[in-house]
Amino acid sequence: MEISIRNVRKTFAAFPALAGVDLDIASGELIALLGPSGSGKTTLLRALAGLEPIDAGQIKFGANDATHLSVQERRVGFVFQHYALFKHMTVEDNIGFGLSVRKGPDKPDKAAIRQRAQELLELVQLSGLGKRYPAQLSGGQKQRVALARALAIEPRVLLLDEPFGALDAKVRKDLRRWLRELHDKTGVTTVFVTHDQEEALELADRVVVMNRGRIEQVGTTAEVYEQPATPFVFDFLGSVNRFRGEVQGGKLKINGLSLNTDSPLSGAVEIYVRPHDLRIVEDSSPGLDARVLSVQRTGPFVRAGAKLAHDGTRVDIELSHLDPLTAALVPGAQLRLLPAIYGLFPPEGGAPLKTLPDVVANAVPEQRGDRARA
Ligand SMILES: Nc1ncnc2c1ncn2[C@@H]1O[C@H](COP(=O)(O)OP(=O)(O)OP(=O)(O)O)[C@@H](O)[C@H]1O
Repeated sequence: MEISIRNVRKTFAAFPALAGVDLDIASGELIALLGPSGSGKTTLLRALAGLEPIDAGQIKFGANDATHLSVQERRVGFVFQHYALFKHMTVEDNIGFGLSVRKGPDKPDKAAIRQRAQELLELVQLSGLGKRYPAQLSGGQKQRVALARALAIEPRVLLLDEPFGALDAKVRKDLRRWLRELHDKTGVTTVFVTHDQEEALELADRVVVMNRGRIEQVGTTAEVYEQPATPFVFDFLGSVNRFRGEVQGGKLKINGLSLNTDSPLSGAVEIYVRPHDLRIVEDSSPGLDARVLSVQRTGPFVRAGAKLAHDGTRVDIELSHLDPLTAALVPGAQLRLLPAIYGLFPPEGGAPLKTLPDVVANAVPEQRGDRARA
């Protein structure tokens, strides 16, 4: 079932939780709503479910206007972080609940409900646990039962609000993979809320990055990570170094370093570079001089804090622990750094970009000959 969201607004006591949201979700897509706390993710999910009436705008399920339909009429399945199962019911009865309360000719008989619950237990890989009570399950198993319960009504849309948020990191990771496989089997259009960028990037077909009730960018994992549309998206999807430079006649100048660029910007710019995209180059190559301040080994990475010689800006560098260049990361060492992949944005407070920023892959420093011509 495809979903179309048009100019949806919701204000709580003068606070705009949704400040005009437009989004199209294709049938069978797995979409992640990603953003910091308070950015409006849950409000948007609740609006889709029919749990939160909206002030303005339209929500369509397929060709039908669903804006004013009730939760039941929308036929959505949802799972929340603390979506408690019914404690006094067995797992099997919990899963069958949505079908057992149906009224009229749509209500399946008891045997059919039991049969459906068994199928779903198999799907969520909990066969054999149907007679248990929720208290006899682990956190991860409870959330899988909650998913089976949401799927029992054959929802047109599945809405998940941080369903694994309360679980520990390892279980979370396993369930994430499992959810992706489950989605591929069922093909139900799914909207998933998370504030965990890794979770969103690993799980979703497309990621919707939200900030202050608005959508900053919608794109595939590769698009939002490699072509972040705004400084906010760049910053939110991983760590970032920021420093100043200037664009003049197709050249990006950072102190003495000159890089070729086709950025539409001119004048002062902010350069955004991820720590692993700051390459350590030989002393004879063009680059920015820096001094290492501190070095830290974190799992498979070596991270160093350094200071740019020309203006004292602090930057972080990240290398794989297998990289022979880690030998150069010693406190006090002098390094030459080249921003290999970077984004250019107007300086803070400047006019926002109208087009996608120029995220440069494999920046080429201006060679001597170029400089002579310039
Ligand atoms: N019922 C409500 N009454 C008043 N304000 C609300 C209500 N629900 C949400 N808000 C406010 O609307 C804003 C958006 O909230 P929402 O829960 O959608 O954010 P979120 O992105 O899901 O955050 P989190 O990751 O913390 O759950 C917040 O500032 C929140 O305080």
